[in-house]
Amino acid sequence: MKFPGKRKSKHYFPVNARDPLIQPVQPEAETGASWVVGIDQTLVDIEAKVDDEFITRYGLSRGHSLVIEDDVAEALYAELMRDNLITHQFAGGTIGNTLHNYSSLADDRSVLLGTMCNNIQIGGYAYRYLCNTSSRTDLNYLQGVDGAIGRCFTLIGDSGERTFAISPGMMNQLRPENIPEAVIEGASALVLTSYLVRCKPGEPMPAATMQAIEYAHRHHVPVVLTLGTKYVIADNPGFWRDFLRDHVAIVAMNEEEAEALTGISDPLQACDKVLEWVDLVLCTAGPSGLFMASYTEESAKRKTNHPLLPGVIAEFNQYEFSRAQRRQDCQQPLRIYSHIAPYMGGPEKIMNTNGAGDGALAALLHDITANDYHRLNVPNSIKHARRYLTYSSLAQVCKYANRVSYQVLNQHSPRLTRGLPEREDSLEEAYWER
Ligand SMILES: Nc1ncnc2c1ncn2[C@@H]1O[C@H](COP(=O)(O)OP(=O)(O)O)[C@@H](O)[C@H]1O
Ligand SMILES: Nc1nc2c(ncn2[C@@H]2O[C@H](COP(=O)(O)O)[C@@H](O)[C@H]2O)c(=O)[nH]1
Repeated sequence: MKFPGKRKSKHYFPVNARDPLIQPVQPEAETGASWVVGIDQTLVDIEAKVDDEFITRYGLSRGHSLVIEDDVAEALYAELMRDNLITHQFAGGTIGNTLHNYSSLADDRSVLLGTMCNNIQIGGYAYRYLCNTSSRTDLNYLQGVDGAIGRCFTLIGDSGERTFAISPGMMNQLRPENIPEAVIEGASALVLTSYLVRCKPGEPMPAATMQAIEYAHRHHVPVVLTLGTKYVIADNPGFWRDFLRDHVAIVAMNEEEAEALTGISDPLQACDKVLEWVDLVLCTAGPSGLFMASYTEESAKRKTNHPLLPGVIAEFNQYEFSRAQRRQDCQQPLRIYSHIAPYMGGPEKIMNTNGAGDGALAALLHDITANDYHRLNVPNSIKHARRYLTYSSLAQVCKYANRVSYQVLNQHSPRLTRGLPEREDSLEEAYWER
């Protein structure tokens, strides 16, 4: 486990002296001590530049992620090939991206559950998917299928907006009996997307997802849900509010999804609303940066030394130096909030915002897993006197998540090609100290 931020040398295992509180460090087992597990629809992103007429002609809706029938997919693909419109092909899927990015950042294990072709052809989509997934992402629990994985046509329109057309192949064929309870039991988090319930009647993916949630609840593993797109939420906001209340501890969304869920356009106010149902909220807001909200024990709250920020909740970031806790773990829960503007104001030129939000979530997952890893190795540490969800304060997680989003925006693929540069491990150099 590579530690997030500067803690690697500052608070973590001392560099010069052995700390008597530390349990003797055991050689790392093959499978590692801490991991995250997620379910996804295995998808390859096929990116192409098209005009708005193309989007309308194929019955798609701008900015939306829609599932298309096989005959439409074949015609669409043939036209992209004929006119030489395909610019990039990447391994995709919102959770696949998140787990890959988590493994790149933490240099540690994540486990992906989903489907994979039994017969893999060199150069084919499944092959590309596997080749472009971190070697730290454990793919041993994928369920084999006799057919193709999914394709996500990522169509970039005249205005730069992305429209997704999903050709599902056999991506929704994951069955409940292929959800390994032991993998969920030992995980720091179970990561899901709202896309998993968007299936044809009879497809087993929603039942597999519910099975995983049942195991997570049985073993007190926090369930993390990322909201996908505003359209999936807007189809039935009431369903999603109940889903969050009943099953989810942590939600990741952008400001549009937040509005579809709550009816509130102000991201801070929407985060506050969502805290009625979950314990921790990450809300990215494009050029406005990102917000986080959670709970902490009243007596353990820590005051920020950053300037206090105005908003619908006055001086809302007052206790952003506190660490996040699940509401159920607090005797006197206090709501805490934080905000950060885009790192360096954002890259000079953004080619593609694909995966920027998934990147932020990967950073949050890294911080959560680092907390479990530290608790396992230094159980007597003062850091674990209470049950916390994150290793770092809300403010520090914001910095880290924001930095990772910047890295994703600065490249073309939604998947990090490497972890953050070592030199910046402190996240305080350059920009932060200015
Ligand atoms: N136009 C932009 N300028 C600067 N930063 C941006 C811009 N768009 C996104 N970001 C950064 O990327 C993060 C995630 O972006 P966002 O577009 O909200 O995610 P999503 O991909 O989930 O919609 C933001 O919190 C911000 O830090
Ligand atoms: N599992 C699914 N992933 C999907 C679907 N539609 C799109 N996507 C993936 O999202 C990312 C981009 O994420 P974003 O946060 O920037 O919007 C991209 O790589 C797609 O593969 C879907 O239906 N299911």
